[in-house]
Amino acid sequence: MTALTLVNQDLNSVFWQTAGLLVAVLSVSLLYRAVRQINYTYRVRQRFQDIPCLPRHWLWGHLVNVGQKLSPGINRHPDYGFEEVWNELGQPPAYLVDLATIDRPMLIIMHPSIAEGITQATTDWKYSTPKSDTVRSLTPLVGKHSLVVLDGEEWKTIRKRFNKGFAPTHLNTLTGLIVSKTKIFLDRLKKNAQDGEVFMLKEPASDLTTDVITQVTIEKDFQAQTVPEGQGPKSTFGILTAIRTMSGLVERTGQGFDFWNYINLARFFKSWLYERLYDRAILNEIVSKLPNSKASSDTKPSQDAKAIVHLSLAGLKPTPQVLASTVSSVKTFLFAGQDTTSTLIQWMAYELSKSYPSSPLYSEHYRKVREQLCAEHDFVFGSANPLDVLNKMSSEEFNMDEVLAAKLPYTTAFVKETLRLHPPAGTARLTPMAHDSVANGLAKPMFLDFPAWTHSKTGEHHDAKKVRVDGLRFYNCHYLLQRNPNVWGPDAAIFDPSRFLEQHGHGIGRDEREDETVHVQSNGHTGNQYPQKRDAKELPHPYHISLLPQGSFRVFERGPRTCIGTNLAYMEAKIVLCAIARAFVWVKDGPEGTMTGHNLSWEKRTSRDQEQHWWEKEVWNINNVTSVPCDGMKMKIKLRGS
Ligand code: HEM
Repeated sequence: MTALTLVNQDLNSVFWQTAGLLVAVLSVSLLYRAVRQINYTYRVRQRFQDIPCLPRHWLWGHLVNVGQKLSPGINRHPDYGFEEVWNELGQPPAYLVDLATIDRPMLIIMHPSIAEGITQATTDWKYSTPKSDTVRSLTPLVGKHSLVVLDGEEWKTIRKRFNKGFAPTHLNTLTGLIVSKTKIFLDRLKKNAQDGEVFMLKEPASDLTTDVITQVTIEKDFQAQTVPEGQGPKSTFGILTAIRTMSGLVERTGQGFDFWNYINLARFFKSWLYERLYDRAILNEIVSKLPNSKASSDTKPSQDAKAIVHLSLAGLKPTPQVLASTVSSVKTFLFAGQDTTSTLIQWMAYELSKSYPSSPLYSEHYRKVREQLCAEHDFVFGSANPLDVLNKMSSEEFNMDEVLAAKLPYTTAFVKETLRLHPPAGTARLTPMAHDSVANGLAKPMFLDFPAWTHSKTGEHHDAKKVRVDGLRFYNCHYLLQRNPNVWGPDAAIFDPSRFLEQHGHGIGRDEREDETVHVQSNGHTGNQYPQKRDAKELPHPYHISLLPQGSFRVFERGPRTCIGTNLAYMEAKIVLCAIARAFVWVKDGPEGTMTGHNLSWEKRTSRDQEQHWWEKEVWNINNVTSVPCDGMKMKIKLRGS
């Protein structure tokens, strides 16, 4: 036997020994995981028995019976699937979706008092229940140091840096800028009106919100509204293309595990590439505007610096860590401030379209809503030329801050009512199971108060009770919560801004005002017995916001993690609504324009027969990280009076 053969034999036996060891380690590890998973599934099945839910399969839980309603194959937002389950269960205040074997169980929340329980600060959770781990899918889009994904003190430090930039006092200095950007938006709409063609409102609306958010955060004008597709920031490697591409690549949560997407290498590469391009472009913008690019503690924003990001850097050394968290924050604002506000603008136009006889949903009620809105605009801006509103707003003698804050109550109520029926987001939170060890110690059991409720089909009454919920993911489903007839009354599906008007016809102008109103729940209203209509005669709506349980309107969420961009979004929406309500006749492109195979098959699945629902679902929402109208809100418009 040669020395070479001996060496080969030795290598062979080392190879087989190592391979054997690896197989053994792998098998033990797989076995360990399987046992852990079985144990976990067993514990989940034993727990949460007192939460309403569809029948649970011993192995699959709700993976099949709920999973098929959430399938990405049905081209719709998972909220519609949750709605079907909710109706099947008789509209409880919350219900369980048990995904154990492959994922955590979820609590889908449709009642404000339970939603409050997870979003307000408690002794255990100083800044409210932590965010769900599902938000991690947003990391490439918003960065690791994003307000959206962080929790605890790390989150608080960053939030503090940016609060002042989004405070009304600072935002008021930006009104002129928002108005000037809205002028370009209006010009584009005028052109659409002249062309008379069907167009997707999403395009001009998203370009407007992009221009606004980039200007207010980094004082950079990318001219999204005027740069043609494929050029400058909209070219293949341009920053605006990067933002859109990154949004498109984010994994959609709530619709099951997409295996092909998971192993799609091209997606990984694209995401990796655009993330780098995007980060670098933003960093350059931030650094180029630093008053003193050499790190020094006396770094101050220049006198006229208006960019929120520069305010946030005041007094801070621009160290790599500070810059990294700033890039992340800018990415967060660009993501959070675009689609949400654009979607709001699209639904406002949709609600206006219902007030014209061309809409199958037309009724006297919707016409009166529009007339009241337009009467307010006539009063504030004059009735001579509705297309001149934005010029009026930018004229020196016009006190725009006062107008926005106090003179547009019906406009404010209209915006809120749009957000009630068409919320673009929600919130997902998580608490570990009590005995699971977590980074900051051992999690405690968590309980939530479930209000009493009555089964909507059988009439069976369920008493109020405390329910143990640690180990669950929570989803405050704004879409269902804000349409819940057990909270908002039997006409919850009807668009009616008077729900938000004060008794003398004044809108609840300040966004926090709901907190100051009387809340019936503390006076004994529970579950889906309708609230006692105290003072209802003096109020413009029997289910007025001031009579409802606290937190019934929560489109920007509540508690410490409330949306930082709330005031900015209201400002933009009110300016846009003043510009468009009287200027155009809005016609939603009809069924033939939006009807697709998906829609038909979905309609067959759900047995909806009401005319109203049928039409509403012509523009249902899809899951594009936030909820967005499926057809880009196809519209046809005419100049009013033309
Ligand atoms: C109609 C418009 C908008 C709606 C409906 C909306 C809604 C929300 C909701 C529901 C949350 C809570 C999310 C969660 O808990 O997971 C949130 C958080 C947030 N929003 Fe908005 N938003 C809007 C506009 C904006 C704008 C214009 C900005 C601009 C910067 C913005 C920035 C943020 C940020 C940074 C957070 C995270 C806050 C934190 O955790 O500290 N949003 N928003």
